[in-house]
Amino acid sequence: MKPIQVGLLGIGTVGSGVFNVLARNQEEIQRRAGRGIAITMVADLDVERAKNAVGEGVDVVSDARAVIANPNIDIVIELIGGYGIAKQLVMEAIAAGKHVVTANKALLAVHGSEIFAAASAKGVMVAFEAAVAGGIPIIKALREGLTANRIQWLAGIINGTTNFILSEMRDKGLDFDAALKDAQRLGYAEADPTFDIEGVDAAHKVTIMSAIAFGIPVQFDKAYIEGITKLAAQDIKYAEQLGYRIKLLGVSKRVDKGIELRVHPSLVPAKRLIANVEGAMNAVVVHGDAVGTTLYYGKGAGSEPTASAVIADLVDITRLHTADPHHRVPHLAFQPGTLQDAMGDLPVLPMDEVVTSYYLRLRVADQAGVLARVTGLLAQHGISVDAMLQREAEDVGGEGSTQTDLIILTHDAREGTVNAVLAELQALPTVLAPIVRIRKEELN
Ligand SMILES: NC(=O)C1=CN([C@@H]2O[C@H](COP(=O)(O)OP(=O)(O)OC[C@H]3O[C@@H](n4cnc5c(N)ncnc54)[C@H](O)[C@@H]3O)[C@@H](O)[C@H]2O)C=CC1
Ligand SMILES: N[C@@H](CC=O)C(=O)O
Ligand code: NA
Repeated sequence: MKPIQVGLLGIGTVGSGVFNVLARNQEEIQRRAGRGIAITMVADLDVERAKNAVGEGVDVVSDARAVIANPNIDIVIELIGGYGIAKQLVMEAIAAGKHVVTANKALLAVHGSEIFAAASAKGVMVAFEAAVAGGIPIIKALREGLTANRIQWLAGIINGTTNFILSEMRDKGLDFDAALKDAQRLGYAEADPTFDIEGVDAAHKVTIMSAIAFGIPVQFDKAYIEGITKLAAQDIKYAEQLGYRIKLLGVSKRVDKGIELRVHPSLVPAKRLIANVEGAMNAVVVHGDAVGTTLYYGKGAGSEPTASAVIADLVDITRLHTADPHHRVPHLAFQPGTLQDAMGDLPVLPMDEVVTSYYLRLRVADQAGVLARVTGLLAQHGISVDAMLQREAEDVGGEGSTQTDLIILTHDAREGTVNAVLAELQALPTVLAPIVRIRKEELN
């Protein structure tokens, strides 16, 4: 049988990895897929670089639409990125009856509903394993391996760039900007790295996982997002003294009233495996009612790890493209007509409704009665204290200073209630600087 023909749109970090791995492991991949898989056409704005990357025998063009228009191409891989031209090309490829493979989480988190609906109507597949946690087969695990479960929660380190930055800052004492530059040089960061450091990329990924885990539409606009740019080295140090590591987590939980969907720095107990995930590595913890807690770990960014996921999708499509579309695995794991209405049973909850525990740091005047006032206000709002540290304020004189840091770990509380008490605490004349609040996840 002739190889299935693939057109590649964008041959940058991930695209070149796909081309190289497919060439290197061609024979084994063919034995698995039952048929050869050949990239016969590549489009990239930088035609010269693309030609150098693929060598002879592949048609290289600058116009991506020429790939879509080629009737011999069965599968289009979109590796350009972003919501702009990439969206147009994916929609045009679907309309032309091509299957699509993409690593573009931004596109799917924002426009996934429209894209999956168009693909289902046309009877083609849109595969996106590379879009979440790079090379880790988390989409496959959530969509197929855990299909027996009522999934209760998932949480993950799903942005390699920020985990790399936090590790470099902690282990090598690098400053934030130097660590970010290294992440960019290593090909981990997004074209616009603010997507990484402000938590947007992680929010794209947790939005996609949440849809698959709970059978809800992709709703990026409802995600709560906070990145790592405001994290202070001091809090990383205090968290360690309390037995925690700080990680940027994407969290989604099923609770009585709906679904929590959030990205923010989180304290995680240092003894958890996920607390020890370092550098650009990713890890996702998924808790299902039958299976219990499961952990998926691996490289979440970089050329060949991400290519590994793209090629797995190519193999799936090669095996399944002649099957009756109704017999394929649904894009979001649940049959399209059975997704929970976003306004109905399983709404994504506003952040005020989220219940979790907290790390609070208050810079206060070192005077009698201040601690009692702070804990008294917390108690009035029904927030109970789990642990507390008091430390000299090193940056304003250390020992003998008239200021001190109070570090408080709370038990579970409603975010809205915590906001109210923080506003009251902040207004006290003895609270001398903006209060730091970091959420805490036990993940057990
Ligand atoms: N780099 C990584 O580790 C990972 C990236 N991703 C996603 O994979 C996608 C690609 O990322 P990278 O390879 O890192 O990006 P990249 O910037 O290295 O590559 C993009 C390529 O697309 C080309 N391009 C741009 N506009 C084009 C157009 N209109 N027509 C044809 N070619 C065009 C560029 O010249 C470039 O070669 C993005 O959606 C990204 O979010 C997903 C997982 C990991
Ligand atoms: N910029 C992303 C790349 C993979 O999705 C990251 O750092 O994880
Ligand atoms: Na993946």
